[in-house]
Amino acid sequence: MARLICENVGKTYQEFELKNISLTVESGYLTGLLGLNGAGKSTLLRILAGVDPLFTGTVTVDGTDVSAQPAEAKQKIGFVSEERQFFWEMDALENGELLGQLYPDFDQVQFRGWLQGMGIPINQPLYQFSKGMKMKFQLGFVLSYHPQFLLLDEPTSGLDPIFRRDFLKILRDVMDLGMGILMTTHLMSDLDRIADVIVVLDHGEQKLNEHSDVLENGAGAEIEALLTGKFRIRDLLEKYGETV
Ligand SMILES: Nc1ncnc2c1ncn2[C@@H]1O[C@H](COP(=O)(O)OP(=O)(O)OP(=O)(O)O)[C@@H](O)[C@H]1O
Repeated sequence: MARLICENVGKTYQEFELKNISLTVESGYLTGLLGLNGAGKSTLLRILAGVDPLFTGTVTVDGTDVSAQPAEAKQKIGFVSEERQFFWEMDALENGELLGQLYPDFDQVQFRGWLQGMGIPINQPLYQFSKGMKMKFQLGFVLSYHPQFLLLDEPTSGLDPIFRRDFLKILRDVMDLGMGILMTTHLMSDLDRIADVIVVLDHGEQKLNEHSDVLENGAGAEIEALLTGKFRIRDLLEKYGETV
């Protein structure tokens, strides 16, 4: 079984510090990364994806060190984020043809299949896409080079409710194929249905890293030391302000 392992990862900005984050994402499972705005979720994801090389600690993807072998590690990771850059003046297929060359395993036929399956126009410039369309396009792009792990930054934001449901179904299907997923979201209801493990970040600190069934069934004493109050997912929902 492949693992993405993050050990004691830290990073300091002038006004913010990400402190000693340790977590493991296993193939076939989904880890949900939850936290308020500014908690450090995107900062952590960029580090794990190999996009930000300036950090302390270690990140390995199926045994490949992200710092020592960044190019190799990137082949194993599908990073989906609003921050990613594409050729916005070009259409989806042109982007696939150009950027797909960076990934030896990129399959143009599958890419076209994902786009068509998700209802993404293949001949329209990307700058004309809505937020949700851009997210679908990105998901189709990364799935087409068969990464071992998906790192998804707020993937459901901007998606309509029907596609959000379809999107979560796609994630379940790719997990069945053995991909491991780390996903940030503000919508705890997404995690409630699909996450195996929940990690909570608060002001750059890791407050919780637990299997979601433990959260559902009530937490042990060591978790109580981490977060005050109750730990059921519904309670976390309230703590983090989402209306269910
Ligand atoms: N390039 C940067 N330079 C300085 N500070 C930064 C930089 N990028 C992020 N930060 C700061 O790091 C902190 C964490 O930001 P980050 O984007 O990781 O949070 P987040 O949990 O993803 O938030 P959101 O849910 O709003 O996306 C914030 O205080 C932010 O201002």
